[in-house]
Formats: sequence, structure tokens, C-alpha cells
Amino acid sequence: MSTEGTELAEIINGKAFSANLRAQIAAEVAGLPYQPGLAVVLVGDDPASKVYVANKAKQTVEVGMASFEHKLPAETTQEDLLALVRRLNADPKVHGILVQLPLPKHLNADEVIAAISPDKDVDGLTVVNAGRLAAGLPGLVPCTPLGCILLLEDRLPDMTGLNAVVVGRSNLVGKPIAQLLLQKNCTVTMAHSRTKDLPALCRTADILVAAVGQPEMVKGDWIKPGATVIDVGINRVPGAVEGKTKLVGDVAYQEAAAVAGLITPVPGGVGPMTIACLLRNTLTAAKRLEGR
Ligand SMILES: Nc1nc(=O)c2c([nH]1)NC[C@@H]1CN(c3ccc(C(=O)N[C@@H](CCC(=O)O)C(=O)O)cc3)C=[N+]21
Repeated sequence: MSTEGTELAEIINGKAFSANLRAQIAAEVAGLPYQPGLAVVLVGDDPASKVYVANKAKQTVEVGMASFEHKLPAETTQEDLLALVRRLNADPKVHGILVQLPLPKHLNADEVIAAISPDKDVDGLTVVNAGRLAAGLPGLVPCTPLGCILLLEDRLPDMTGLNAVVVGRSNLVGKPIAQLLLQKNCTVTMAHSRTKDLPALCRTADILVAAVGQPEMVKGDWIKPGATVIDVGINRVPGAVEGKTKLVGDVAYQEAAAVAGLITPVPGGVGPMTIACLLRNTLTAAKRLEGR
């Protein structure tokens, strides 16, 4: 069967959805008697990370929040980084703290994350927030999973009984997405690098979430006709033009779009939702910390 190029799936436009979400956040921020503040910590000078941090800062200011950027040299010590996190924990102008990952190899990311106050942990990465999510208690949910679930809720208002397969088991994406899908009454299966016959398992999915970080790994014939495909991957690969790069997801988009019912593109799908949800989490954290 040749499916190449015959796009049947409806595209889930994360760029438009996130713009809408940011407009709602801006409207709510405008009515607050205080200004929510987000601190972003970047260690070292990974060029890709720099771009994300710049985008985050720009969008933070656009919704009326204060942006505090802390760019530290690559050789920053663990002690200095921990001291900064503790200062941010104590700073009343800062409601959200994000430490950009990955950190340089000589730093212990687990220890840095553990130092972030759970009430300011807008990435939802602390053990406290992971535990709250697993227990179904209110907390701060990691931004990318939150973005995925908002897109899904919009298109599939009732997910009860649907088979959801999550490919990837990271603490940042795979595990929290599985928790959120479970809360939506999906039957959730977590797949990973050791899963047997991954293509066959994926074909059982009404909702397929790809969060593995492998460019175009999920093929068209892994997808159940009409399924909803959420592509979390953001992989920079060599482009058609020599020396240029392009972004691709974890899903072979053209093949997948010929089979799926709904699909998120890369770019313009989950990526923009991640930043919008970071701002949403900052607003959530600020309201809880300020008591309104
Ligand atoms: N503590 C921590 N939390 C993070 O959430 C985190 C992180 N560290 N480290 C780096 C990754 C990466 N990340 C992205 C967010 C948005 C886009 C995004 O908006 N992408 C656009 C395209 C951007 C482009 O064209 O380069 C899109 O998919 O349409 C991409 C990547 C958050 N991360």
C-alpha cells in the first residue's frame, strides 16, 4: 500500500492553540494585584538551549510576567548553582524556577532539581510534584505533558476507555503523560526501548504518544487508521540544503498523516504548547504562593 503524500489526518495546530492560551494567560495576569515572575537558569552555552531561553523570556514578558534570566558559565560549580536556586526560592518576586536541562556533565542535575522549592517548580520535576501527580493531588505538572493533554482534551473531550500507548518512559515526558492519560480514563500502556514488537503494540493505540527522541522512528504502518498521534519529538537533522538543518519529530509525519485521524506536526505542534504551559504553571504557582 502506498500512502505517501495522501494526507488524511486533521492537523492539530499547537501554534494557534498556544497563542490562544497565552492570550488567556495575559488577560488573567493583567487583572492580578502582583506581577508573576519566572526565573530561568541556563548553565553553559549550548546554542539550542540559548534559543529556547530567549523564546521563553520573550513570551514571558509578552504575557505581562517578569522574566529573570540567569546565564551562568559552563564551569559553574554545583555549590554556586545550588546557592542560586536557594536565593530564587527565597525571592518573593520569583514564583517559578526553571533550570534548563541538560546541565553540563560535572553537575548533579538530580540534586539541583531537589533544591527547587516544589511550590516554584514550574517544570514539575521535583519528587514532590511527581508524587502529587501520581497520587492525583493538585501540584505542578510538567509543561510538555500538560501541553499534550490540553491538545487532546480539545479534540477528544471524552477519552474514556481509549487505548493510549506512550512510547518513551522519561521522568520529564513519558511517565507524566501516562499519569495524565490515566486520569482521563484511558487504558494506558507504556512502551520503551525493551518493548517487544513495538509496531504491533502501537497499532493497538487510539492515542499514540511518541516521546523517544529518535527522528522519525514511528512509521506509518505502526498507526491504527483514524488514531490520534501526538509527536513530542523535536530532533534537529540535516536538511535538504547542504549545511542547513530542519526539525523533525519522532514520527515519520507524511506516512503517519496518511493513516492517522488527528496528528500534531513538528514544528508547530507540541513545542509551542510547552512554553505556553510553562507560563500557565508560573501563573498557577503565583496564585498559590500569593493566595489569590
Ligand atoms: N528544564 C527544562 N524544561 C524544558 O521544558 C526544556 C528543557 N529543560 N530543556 C530543553 C527542552 C526543549 N524545550 C523546547 C520547548 C519548546 C520548543 C518549541 O517551541 N519548538 C518549536 C520550534 C522551535 C524552532 O523552530 O527551533 C516547535 O516545535 O514548533 C522546543 C523545545 C523545552 N525543554
